Amino acid sequence: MRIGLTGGIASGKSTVSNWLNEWGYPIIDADKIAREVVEPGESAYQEIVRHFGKEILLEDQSINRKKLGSIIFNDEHERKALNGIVHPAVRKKMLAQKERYEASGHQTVIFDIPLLFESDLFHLVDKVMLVYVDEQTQLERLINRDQAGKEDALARISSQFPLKDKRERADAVINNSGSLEETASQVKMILNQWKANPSNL
Ligand SMILES: CC(C)(COP(=O)(O)OP(=O)(O)OC[C@H]1O[C@@H](n2cnc3c(N)ncnc32)[C@H](O)[C@@H]1O)[C@@H](O)C(=O)NCCC(=O)NCCS
Ligand SMILES: Nc1ncnc2c1ncn2[C@@H]1O[C@H](COP(=O)(O)OP(=O)(O)OP(=O)(O)O)[C@@H](O)[C@H]1O
Repeated sequence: MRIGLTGGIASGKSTVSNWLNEWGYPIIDADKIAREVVEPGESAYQEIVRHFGKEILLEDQSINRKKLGSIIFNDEHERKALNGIVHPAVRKKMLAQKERYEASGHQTVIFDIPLLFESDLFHLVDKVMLVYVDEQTQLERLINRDQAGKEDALARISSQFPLKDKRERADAVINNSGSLEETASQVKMILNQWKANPSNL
């Protein structure tokens, strides 16, 4: 079974994904892959420098993610340009990882993809698990985690589909507005319901 794990920025996807990893599920992590494909030497890196200019590089020639973020989270046109460069490379790597996991006999594979709906990637998975928080909690956790200003945090949140719209489209909604223990037990319950086994026997 292929499970899509999604949510909004700072809704708690990585928190859930870390548990799933501890419980033995193989994880395909779109954010991690998106970092790999923009390392110097990769073709997406070259395209980004061509489009955004050398101003978005750090001294060691790697991408200044803070600077690139401040551009793309405040400008839809530039965001689409970056997505157009990075997403095809991410999709390719995700599919290659999926092939490897399934070939080695894993019964369940988790696709941890923040933009599962925005990027029309839900057809890759059989079930969608959404990590949900209310808007106020999302904003507070984002500001606390990233030491971000309120304006900045709101710009990031509004660059994604609203979480309450994603709720309508998910097969299971995990409410992560409460304690971590409550969240973990909801996740376990859903995995049981779906008979999603981590083993690769
Ligand atoms: C803009 C970048 C450089 C900012 O890097 P930074 O280290 O600050 O953030 P990080 O990559 O850890 O992303 C944090 C969260 O931001 C959100 N986010 C990232 N990119 C986007 C995007 N293009 N649109 C909407 N939300 C996004 C996601 O919820 C993600 O989990 C980086 O996010 C990026 O390269 N984004 C484009 C690739 C992408 O879409 N990645 C998301 C999944 S494929
Ligand atoms: N139930 C909870 N109670 C308190 N804090 C939480 C809870 N769940 C997550 N957090 C905290 O909220 C922040 C956001 O969580 P996390 O990083 O898992 O979100 P995410 O959805 O992976 O974010 P991103 O899309 O930016 O990668 C983190 O600082 C995390 O420690």
